[in-house]
Amino acid sequence: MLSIEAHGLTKEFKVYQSRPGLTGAFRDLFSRQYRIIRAVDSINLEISEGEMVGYIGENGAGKSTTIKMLTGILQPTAGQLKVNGFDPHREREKFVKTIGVVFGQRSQLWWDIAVQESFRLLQKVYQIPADQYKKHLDRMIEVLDIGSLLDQPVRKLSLGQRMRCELAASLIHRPSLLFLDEPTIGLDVLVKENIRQFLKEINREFGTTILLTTHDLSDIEALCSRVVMLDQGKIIYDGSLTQLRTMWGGNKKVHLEMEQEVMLIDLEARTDGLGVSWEKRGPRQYTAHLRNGETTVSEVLSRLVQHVPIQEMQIEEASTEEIVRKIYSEGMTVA
Ligand SMILES: Nc1ncnc2c1ncn2[C@@H]1O[C@H](COP(=O)(O)OP(=O)(O)OP(=O)(O)O)[C@@H](O)[C@H]1O
Repeated sequence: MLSIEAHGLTKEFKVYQSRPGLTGAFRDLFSRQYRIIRAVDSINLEISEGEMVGYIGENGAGKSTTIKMLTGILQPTAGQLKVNGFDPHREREKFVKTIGVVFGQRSQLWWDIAVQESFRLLQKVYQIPADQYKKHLDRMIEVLDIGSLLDQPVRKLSLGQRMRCELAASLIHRPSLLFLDEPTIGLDVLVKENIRQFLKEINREFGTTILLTTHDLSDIEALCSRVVMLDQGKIIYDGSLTQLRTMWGGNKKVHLEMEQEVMLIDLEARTDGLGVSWEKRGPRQYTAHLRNGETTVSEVLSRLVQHVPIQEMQIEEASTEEIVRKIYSEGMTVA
């Protein structure tokens, strides 16, 4: 079943412009000039239950506006939208019980009261039966390791501690779909890793669908096999991270250090027909330049290992960050 189904989803904003000077201000009183910004431009998006999808784009690409429509905060200007089988804006009351939302920059917990009191309030809001609430919350407390934080007011927590509590709060009612907006922003490496492990676990255990918006591509690499890329309100890529790397990653280099000197001609002969060219960098150091899409590292190595003793190996390839930056600066032409 589909968790998210959007067709031709569009959101336009009317932005009023002021005319300069006193006369301009006076004229604005009677007729205001405006322009239309199309923040989300007719996007089609289908996300199946249990998928973990990364939603990325530069500042102003339209990510937040999409998430606001998907969570029912904003009403679309045009298009069809069903999330968990509901129209998020029109059927908001029933719909919100089926989703969880974590915005890294904003808190859903009450600032001055103890974390566990916030949890209890949420239990009331979502009308969760006591036994179910306790069982599920105990599990969250254990996995997120927040037992010692429960009696502290939120304002006294560090960012990492607060984020772990935010995650528990967003999942208290066992939503089948979780929206995460920059969930690891400002966190140190260890806390980031804990949160990623936790997200993988709830996805595996409960089949929770996760839509993750982030500028931190290492979050996407760790969690999402699918990535949707947005540019000026339009989806410019929707596919696997692996495919993105293969198509736009450019050529790979494999640096090898052999146990003894090898003839360049010998390496060329052994990897003949594979789409690889060789360079000698030192007495025993060589670099294989693999042409994108024509061969793989394992193919090249399998031709060598039996015959040439390799001592050290290092693979050099473009990082996801570099690839995405390249796509945004050069456009979506296949390299
Ligand atoms: N309430 C609004 N009124 C007018 N314009 C808006 C409004 N909200 C967003 N926009 C405009 O819509 C476009 C998309 O904004 P949006 O916040 O969705 O982008 P984003 O991808 O989330 O960016 P960021 O990564 O900076 O959060 C921008 O040009 C923004 O200025």
